[in-house]
Amino acid sequence: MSSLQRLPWHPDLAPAARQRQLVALALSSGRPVALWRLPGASHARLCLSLRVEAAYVGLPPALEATSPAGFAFFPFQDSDQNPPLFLPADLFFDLAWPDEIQVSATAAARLPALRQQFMALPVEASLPWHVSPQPAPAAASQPEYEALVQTGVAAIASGQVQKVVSSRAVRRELPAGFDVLAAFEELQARYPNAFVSVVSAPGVGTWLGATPEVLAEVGADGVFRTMALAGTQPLLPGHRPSEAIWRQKEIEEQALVARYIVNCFKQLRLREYQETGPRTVAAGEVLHLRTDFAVDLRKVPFATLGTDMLRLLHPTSAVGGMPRQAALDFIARHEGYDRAYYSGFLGPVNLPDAGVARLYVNLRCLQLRPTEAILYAGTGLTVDSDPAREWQETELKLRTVGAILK
Ligand SMILES: C=C(O[C@H]1C=CC=C(C(=O)O)[C@@H]1O)C(=O)O
Repeated sequence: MSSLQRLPWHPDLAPAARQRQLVALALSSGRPVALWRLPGASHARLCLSLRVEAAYVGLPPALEATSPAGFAFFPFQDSDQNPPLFLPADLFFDLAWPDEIQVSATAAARLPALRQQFMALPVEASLPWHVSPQPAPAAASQPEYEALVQTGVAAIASGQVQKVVSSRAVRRELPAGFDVLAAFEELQARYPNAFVSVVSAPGVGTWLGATPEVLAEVGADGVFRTMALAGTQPLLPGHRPSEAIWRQKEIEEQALVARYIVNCFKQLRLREYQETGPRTVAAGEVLHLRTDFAVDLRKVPFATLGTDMLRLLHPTSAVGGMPRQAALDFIARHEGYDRAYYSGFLGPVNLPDAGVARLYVNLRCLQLRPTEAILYAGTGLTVDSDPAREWQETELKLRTVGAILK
């Protein structure tokens, strides 16, 4: 439940510096913090948790208006190495309203000490971002990735799976003087329609991304939304997305994701959903096919639809495959690295408004380490996949978040 209390807040700092010092407050005391900018929004928001232990929840979040307010950060596959997180909102700061801060009852009780800690931070305090305790994942070479694609195509041809999404990690050195918050700003400026985020938590590390894919949303209008996003091609200079022509392979790949979502509705015996598309959408310099699904929660007797759908959807066939378990088994056996939080999901729940949840698939993201970034990208395979083309597609997708490493 969003029972946050609004307090006037006028530290002698510019708004961006207030945000920076709140991040410093979290990191210097070993606490988790999340920053995000919603698609189309002009300002970033911040959630800081004082209750570190409470953040390791082990379950997907509940999306009802009465559920706790916070920020979800969920891995591709729940494991001891990659625990699901839900950062309880103890301090909430919105750059659109820099003269106020919202606090939970826990934070309200500790306000004098928090104020003191905040004031004691040096100007431009250093930001000791959390680093994952896991080793850096293996990065596949082009021949290795193409061999993985070939194995995937063979699994599809033999009927083991219908579709599988293979992926890889890439290690890139950080440019000298790399500043995470400046990179966060740059991602916001480059990708106004993406969900842009930085999440940093003990045991999890620091993740930065700009994703185009909604996993599950419950809007202020009382509508549940999700989408089937798949199929990829470059946005060519001088062309509009609506001019894109799609091959049969991409059309089928995306149709499978749409069918997966319809199957989730069917499992809940819900028929009253609206389906729009597919149509072509741009995500930075790439184009995708997208079908939107919407359910008006005020018109159906499904009080927990958001929560139920979230639990059925993740991981969707846009990041796993179909049938789901067979595709996940294929990935675990053949992919050769730990996806960790890549292709998991993230986003605010009841924060700041009760009854509004916005969860996105963690794509076009990177994990930060002290001197390098680990970037991630995947491609949906069908029986017609060409290994060299799939490699090129990962290269294209890597450019989205890779743009901040130049
Ligand atoms: C798995 C990724 O993208 C998914 C979302 C859109 C298009 C996709 C595709 O064309 O393969 C993927 O399913 C990724 O960006 O790493």
